[in-house]
Amino acid sequence: MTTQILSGATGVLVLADGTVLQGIGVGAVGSALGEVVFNTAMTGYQEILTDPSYMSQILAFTFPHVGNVGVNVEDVEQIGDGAGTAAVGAIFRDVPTDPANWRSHGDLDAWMKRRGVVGLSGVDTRALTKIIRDKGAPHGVIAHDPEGRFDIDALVAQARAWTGLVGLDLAKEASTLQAFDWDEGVWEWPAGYPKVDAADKSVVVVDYGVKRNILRALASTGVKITVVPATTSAEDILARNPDGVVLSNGPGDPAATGEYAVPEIKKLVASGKPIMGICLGHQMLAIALGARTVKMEQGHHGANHPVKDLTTGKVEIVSMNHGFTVDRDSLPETLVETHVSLFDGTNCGIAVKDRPIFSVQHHPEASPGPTDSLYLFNRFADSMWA
Ligand SMILES: NC(=O)CC[C@H](N)C(=O)O
Repeated sequence: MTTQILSGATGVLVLADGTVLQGIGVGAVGSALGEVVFNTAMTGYQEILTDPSYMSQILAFTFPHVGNVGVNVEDVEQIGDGAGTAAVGAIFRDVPTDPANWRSHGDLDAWMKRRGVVGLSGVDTRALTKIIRDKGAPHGVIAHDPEGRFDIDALVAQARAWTGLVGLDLAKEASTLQAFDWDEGVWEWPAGYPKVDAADKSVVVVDYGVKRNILRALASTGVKITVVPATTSAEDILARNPDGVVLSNGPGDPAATGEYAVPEIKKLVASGKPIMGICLGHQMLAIALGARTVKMEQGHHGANHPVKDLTTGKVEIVSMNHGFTVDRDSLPETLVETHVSLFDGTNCGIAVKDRPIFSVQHHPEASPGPTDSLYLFNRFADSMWA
């Protein structure tokens, strides 16, 4: 042990290359290991921190003021509880101040403590973003100790020893263990989340770490929703006789979900049912249809990404959160590319030719972010009535 007392610092971020950023600890006391990514959204920190797709990741917010609208019980995206199945750490430019907002039920610091999310504030997040931009998303450990005692060498060794997200299957850990029904629609002024009366079409959502707003956006199209665990077989899904199937977002490497996801998705494709995939669901559907996924250097994490719908020529501003991408060059003849990122040209959507099966890399449910892509839920719902 070579514990060091850092003068004035109660929090650190230590990267695998030995870089140490010092600041003020926030939230849970302790340490957390993960891939360090930056998110460029200017609003929605609570939704971002509770997105299950951020499991095993430490989030650096490029927007400096985080925490000033507090936290509430509604803006939670994960179905389960706690940081175990969402972002494990958070980094802020400014120390969070007292919240002021009519929806606030408490402050970010105490909420992060309760959830077990380790935070670091008062660091130069621009400098960190430049490191990530130039060298790719590093492995790191975030640590918070009110006494400022840190064993930096041990933290560096821990970050170096981690094998990272490539090859890591996290979707079944983020998933619900039991099937459940869902009938809550998207938030409406002033009543909040409405109960939705479902029409006679039903959808099974396979939960690989689903965000609540995907379920809400889907419910608002008027369909009846049942959510099932990630490990549910295609036979069990089809036995529910759904009119369509949604493959959700989720954490980890899409190529590592092995036996329980991709082979079952192949059977769902063969069933002829309409299918919509979102983010991890998009990537796994692409693999099931014969394409390949690759790890990105920095990934896309934000609420301001331009994406072009190649089927209509329209550009939409979207919410993004992914570190893997479908390799366009691997798309088989049976697929068409439907969406593309205008930031770096990476694939953002596919459809099976002449079949009601499509998927997108971005997050049409927003939460946080613009709602330009909500039309995709209607595109899916319409395919069930066709
Ligand atoms: N939001 C998601 O579903 C993320 C998918 C996958 N885990 C990735 O990082 O690319």
